[in-house]
Amino acid sequence: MADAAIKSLDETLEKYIPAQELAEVNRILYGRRPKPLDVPVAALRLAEVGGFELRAFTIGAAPEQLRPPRLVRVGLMQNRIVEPTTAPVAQQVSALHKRLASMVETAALCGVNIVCFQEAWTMPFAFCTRERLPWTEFAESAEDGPTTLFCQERDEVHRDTIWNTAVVISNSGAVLGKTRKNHIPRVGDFNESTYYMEGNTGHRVFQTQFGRIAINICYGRHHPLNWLMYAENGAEIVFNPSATIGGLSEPLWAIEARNAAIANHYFTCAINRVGTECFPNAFTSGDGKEAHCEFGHFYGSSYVAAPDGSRTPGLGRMNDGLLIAELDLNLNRQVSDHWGFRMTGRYEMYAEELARSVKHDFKPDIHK
Ligand SMILES: NC(=O)NCCC(=O)O
Repeated sequence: MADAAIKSLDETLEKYIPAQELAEVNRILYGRRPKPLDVPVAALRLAEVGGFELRAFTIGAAPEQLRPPRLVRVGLMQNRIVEPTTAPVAQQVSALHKRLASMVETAALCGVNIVCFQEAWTMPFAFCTRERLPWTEFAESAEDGPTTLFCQERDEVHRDTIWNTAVVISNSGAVLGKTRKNHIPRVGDFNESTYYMEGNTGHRVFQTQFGRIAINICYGRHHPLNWLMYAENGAEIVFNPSATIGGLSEPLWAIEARNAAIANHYFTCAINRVGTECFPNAFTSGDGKEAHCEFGHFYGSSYVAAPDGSRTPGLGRMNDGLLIAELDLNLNRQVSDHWGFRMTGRYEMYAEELARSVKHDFKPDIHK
């Protein structure tokens, strides 16, 4: 079966697993199921006219005596590029701005407090090509570039260094700050190290009116310690804007962000782009095979995972989509009090052992 032929894993399970067994299969696979959340008819209409999927869920927590629920609505957006990769740069960017604006409008109608876009959302994922022009022209200033939302950032203070940066903008419109991609892939056609540097902003957490959020950009999701450090800095929701293809990472996708939510007692929001992007010049994958113009299929499947291991169904693998989730942040502490992973973790011991293991003269502690 072709890489992109399944529309959504959840749909396939629903279609083929007998109804009397489906609930138990879902319980074993996903834990408790989030409840569907009602959205205004006007939002459904906008999604229909705009041709994107709109799904909404609520992940609640047990009522407490001393704390009221801390409800926050997040909106995850996945989309394909709008213009062909050969269109003028400004035209490609403004078409994506326009496309995402209609999805943001829909999210606003649904009472969403925090939205997050996919990685490098203002451009095609051109890093497979290793060509500089025109792709580096998509890099703009995080402070005053036309997008300011997210893309590679051109750091003019540091002589035009390029980073992969997420910009966090508060609900008042002020730039709260920026955070850079810590881990740059060196796998398959993800030739991103040709374009930008490893981030140097650490594991910043941003205090918003709706909770403390952090952004772990794409490949950082393979690094458990990266996720851990956002928790250490107090994150309550960690977004993982991504761009990844079926042939490389799809079996890992449903596990990694969900596991991070479990291990760190916070919510995670995994967002992936959709579609197959075709580039004007063929590139090779350095594997002796034919040069090609397509990167592979970006499979979407964006989802939200909760600290108790539950998760929303994913958006489709083939279509643009907006996934809304209402989260009760009280769940973080409830799960932490129940499982106690932070309390039972032996961080001091790990820190000491890691400090030793990164030294050039380290000898593994193997007893024969
Ligand atoms: N954008 C990005 O870092 N992709 C790397 C591939 C992956 O992590 O699945």
